[in-house]
Amino acid sequence: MQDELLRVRGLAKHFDSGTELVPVLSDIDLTLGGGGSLALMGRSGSGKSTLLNLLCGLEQPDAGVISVCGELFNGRQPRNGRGDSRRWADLRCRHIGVVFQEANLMPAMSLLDNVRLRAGLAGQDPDDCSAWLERLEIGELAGRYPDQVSGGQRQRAALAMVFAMQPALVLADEPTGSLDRHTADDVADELFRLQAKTGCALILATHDAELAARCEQRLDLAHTAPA
Ligand SMILES: Nc1ncnc2c1ncn2[C@@H]1O[C@H](COP(=O)(O)OP(=O)(O)OP(=O)(O)O)[C@@H](O)[C@H]1O
Repeated sequence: MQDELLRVRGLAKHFDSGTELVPVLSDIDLTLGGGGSLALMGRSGSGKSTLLNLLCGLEQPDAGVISVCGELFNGRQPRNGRGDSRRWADLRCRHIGVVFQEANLMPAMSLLDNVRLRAGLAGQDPDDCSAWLERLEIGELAGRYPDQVSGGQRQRAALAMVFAMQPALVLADEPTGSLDRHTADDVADELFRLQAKTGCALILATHDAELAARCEQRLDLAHTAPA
C-alpha cells in the first residue's frame, strides 16, 4: 500500500425523520492508502451508502474531517462557502470515481460518448476512451445507447467510464447488486483487475461476503436501523 490517500476521523451523520433526529453514522475513522481496498459491510440501513455519499461530497457530515489526496475538508459546508464546495467538486471530478448498483449512464449518449464525457471532465484525453471499452470487452458496442445493451454490458460501460478518468479513489456501491450471479462475478473480476492494474484505491459497499473477502480491509457498520 502506498502513501495515505484517504483519511477520515470522527465522521458523524444523522438524518431528520421529520419527528426526530436519527443517528446513522458516528465516530467513523478510516485510513486507506493508494492501491488499498476496503469492504463496507452492514445490514440494510446501516449507513453504507450514506458513508460513500459523505466521501464523495454528495452529503455533508455533522462532525468529523475527511482528507483525500492530501486535501483536507472540514466536513461542514459553510452556508456561503462556495470555496469549499467548489474544491470538493473539483477534487471529486478529478480523483473520485463512483460506481452505483445501476449504471448511471446518460441515456441519450452512446456508450463511447458517455466514457468520453466523463474522461474529459476529469481532464483525461477523450481519444483514449475506445481502448477502455475494448479492455472491458465491449468495444464493439461503443456506438450503442445504454438501452440497447444488457445490464451487465451497461455495468462494464460504467466501469470503463470510471477508470477512463484515472481516479485515485473508486467508490463502488453494490456495483454487482443488480446482476445475475455469473454476470456479477465477471463484473467483479473486471473491477478488481482494473483496480490492481491502475493502482487506485477502492471502497466497496456490499452485502456479498465473498466479494468483501477480496478487499484488504473490512469495516462493519454497527448501526441498527430504526424500526
Ligand atoms: N436523505 C435521507 N433522509 C432521511 N433518512 C435517510 C436519508 N438517507 C438515508 N436515510 C436513512 O439512513 C439510514 C442509512 O441509509 P443507507 O442508505 O446509508 O443504508 P445502507 O446501509 O446503504 O442500506 P442498503 O444496504 O439497504 O442499501 C437508513 O435508515 C435510511 O432510511
